Formats: sequence, C-alpha cells, structure tokens
Amino acid sequence: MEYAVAVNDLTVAYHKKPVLWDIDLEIPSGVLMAIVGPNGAGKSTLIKTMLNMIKPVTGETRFWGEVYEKQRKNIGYVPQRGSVDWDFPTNVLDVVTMGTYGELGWFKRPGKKEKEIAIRALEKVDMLPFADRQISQLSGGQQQRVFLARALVQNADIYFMDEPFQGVDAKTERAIISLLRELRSIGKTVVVVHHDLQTVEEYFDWVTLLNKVIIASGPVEKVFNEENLMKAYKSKVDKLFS
Ligand SMILES: Nc1ncnc2c1ncn2[C@@H]1O[C@H](COP(=O)(O)OP(=O)(O)OP(=O)(O)O)[C@@H](O)[C@H]1O
Repeated sequence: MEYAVAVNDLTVAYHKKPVLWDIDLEIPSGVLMAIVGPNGAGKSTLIKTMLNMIKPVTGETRFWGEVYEKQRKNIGYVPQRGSVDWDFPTNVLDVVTMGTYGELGWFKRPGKKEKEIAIRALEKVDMLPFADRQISQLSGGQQQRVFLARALVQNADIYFMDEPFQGVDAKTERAIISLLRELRSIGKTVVVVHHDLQTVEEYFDWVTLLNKVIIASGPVEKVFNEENLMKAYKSKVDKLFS
C-alpha cells in the first residue's frame, strides 16, 4: 500500500507538557479520513505538527517519503475558521486567487489565468455571487466555502481540514462532503478533524481515533467500534450506542 503520510514516533509538548505521545500513523493515498477524539485530544496539534507549524519534541512526518518542505506544493491546509482574522480588508475573489500563489512563486502577480481558476473554484462551492464581497461580511458557512475554494485552486494531492463542518448549516455540510468525495474520486487524499461521531460511518472510509496517543487507525468498518470509542472517549460512548 502506498502511504501519502507516515508519521513516526512523534511527541509534541506545549511548555514542556506533552500533548501528543509517541504517535505512529500511516495514511494511505486516496482515503477520506477523519481524525476524531475528545476536546483537547490533540487533533489540531497533530495536523499542525505534521504541517511544520509546530516543532515536535521527537519524531518526523513524511509525505510520499519526503519531508514537508519538499512536498509543500502538494499539501493543502484549511485551518479552523476561528483561527483566522476575518476582519482583514480583502474580498472573496482575492482570498481565493491568493491560493494560487504556491504555484506562481512570490514574485509573479496573479493574472487573468489565476483569476479564472479562482472563479471556477468559487463556482464549485456556490460562492461566485459573493466574489466582490469583503470577507468580514460573510456568514460562517460562507467563510468555510471560501476556504475550500482557496484550497481547491492550490490543486494539492492531499488536503488537511480542521473542522470544516463547524458552524455550517445542513446545506453547506452536504456541499462540503460532496466536494470532499469528489476530491477522493479523483485520487486526492483528504484528512479531516471531525467532531460528529454520528456521521463518521457515512462520510469517511478511514478513521483515526486519538486521545494524546493513537487509540486506533484504519478502515472505518474495522476500527470505528465501541471498544475503541470507549478507549478514546471513556464514559461518553454509552450515549452513542444506546
Ligand atoms: N498554543 C498552545 N499553547 C499551550 N497549550 C496548547 C496550545 N494549543 C493547544 N494547547 C493544549 O494542547 C492540548 C491539545 O489541543 P488541540 O487543540 O490540539 O486539541 P483538539 O483535539 O484539536 O481539541 P478540540 O477538539 O477542543 O479543538 C489541549 O490540552 C490544549 O489546551
């Protein structure tokens, strides 16, 4: 099996207090994977560390056998909506067009071609009517769609998304999941920090259960079971299976 991502012996600490322990994780190419676990389990930290935003105490992450810097162009990231400054004075089209910078390099300005790519991506997420709108004037679901469009124009091979369904309405949630499925159908790998245990089986084919350590990781039908959920969530599981 070809692995898109291989995490080896990763330990991460904030102020010397470890929040992730001895993480070994392999993500096969082409899966639509959820990372689930209770609040504070280290889900966001895991993604950020894999993507070089946090320096681990030990361990490393490889993408198709190479370090992050070598594969940066092939890796897309959609951060948590709350972690972004939405008051920044810029419009929707520009935010998405900026997503093409990775391919352009820093010194070339985006031209007609890049704008067209951005417009197509906005169309895909149903946000073209908002192209000229300031990003500060968008709803939560609209912001999430803009982020997705921005990730799409990057044309990465793997996407990491930190809670893309948070605070969006049912219609946006359906739009996002169908987009993620489309990405998978064209061979992309998609890794999603996900909160809603009820939808894991419907949305994803691969899952990692995390609570500071890896509890289990693999095909949903194999590892998403009561025993592993109990280990990850302890008492909260009874409710899900009742
Ligand atoms: N910048 C930081 N400085 C210090 N501690 C942090 C920092 N970021 C996160 N933490 C702590 O690290 C632990 C893991 O946090 P993280 O955000 O990765 O968890 P999570 O699983 O994504 O949580 P949630 O589901 O609540 O978003 C938590 O105990 C959190 O309080």
